[in-house]
Amino acid sequence: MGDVLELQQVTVRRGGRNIVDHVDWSVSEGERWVILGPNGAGKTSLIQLAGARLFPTTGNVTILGETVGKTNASELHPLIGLASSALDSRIPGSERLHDVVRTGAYGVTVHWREKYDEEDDMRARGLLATMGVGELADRTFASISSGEKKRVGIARALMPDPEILLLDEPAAGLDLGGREELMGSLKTLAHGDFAPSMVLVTHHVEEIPAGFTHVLLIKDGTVLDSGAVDDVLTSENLSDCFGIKLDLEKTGERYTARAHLS
Ligand SMILES: Nc1ncnc2c1ncn2[C@@H]1O[C@H](COP(=O)(O)OP(=O)(O)OP(=O)(O)O)[C@@H](O)[C@H]1O
Repeated sequence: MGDVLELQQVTVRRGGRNIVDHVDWSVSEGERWVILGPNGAGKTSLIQLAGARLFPTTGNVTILGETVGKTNASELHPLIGLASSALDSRIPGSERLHDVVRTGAYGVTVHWREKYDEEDDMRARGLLATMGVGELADRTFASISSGEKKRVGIARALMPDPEILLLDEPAAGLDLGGREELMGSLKTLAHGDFAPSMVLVTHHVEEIPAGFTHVLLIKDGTVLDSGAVDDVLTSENLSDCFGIKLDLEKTGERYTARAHLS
């Protein structure tokens, strides 16, 4: 059994259909998972389930030993760091980056009357530096680029020192240089001594950072395959998942995929 996250026969039903369909999935401590699949496959729904932000219609979700629905989800939230564009869009543009990260300790998006000590300040600045945006700490959220926003969002998600870090399409919208720099930061994070268990959602094999250990392939709400990266990430599986014949190549710890030329 996964000691971090366990989904047992989990179904989410919306609009008369199963958008997550009888999913079994287990994440153990120290594993770093990629959820890969086409548009509408159910990736965001899975990450929302993993973050106790969405409840299953049927089946069981267990996070850090607590069964969702039988425990107070708001007590689980500080243990789960979540970075997503949806969360970024709730941060006021006038908020300074230092506060954007500090407020992550309380799971709020606007600095109000929370109390922070010197250790919190140092941690926020340290996390911004780890994500390569330390020199921007006093800038406002509205004044930074979309790539920088992604980095700040991850620093914010790390602020409460979570047991699990969930990243919903962290490289979406980044240019090639921005994506590769982010891949480098995530590789460093993944190899860190105190790295949390991680789950990253993407549509693209090029956005799988080095150091990620497992892949869950999803299509139409159903798991096609899941397990160690090298076992699951094959041209055949990828072609099946995206509905087009693809050739997968591995260079070092990174992947690329192209349409198969016949
Ligand atoms: N509240 C809802 N009511 C009806 N359908 C929904 C609802 N929420 C999500 N869906 C549908 O469920 C499916 C899975 O959505 P989800 O956002 O999890 O997919 P995704 O794999 O993250 O997609 P994308 O890659 O495009 O972001 C989609 O077809 C979506 O339209």
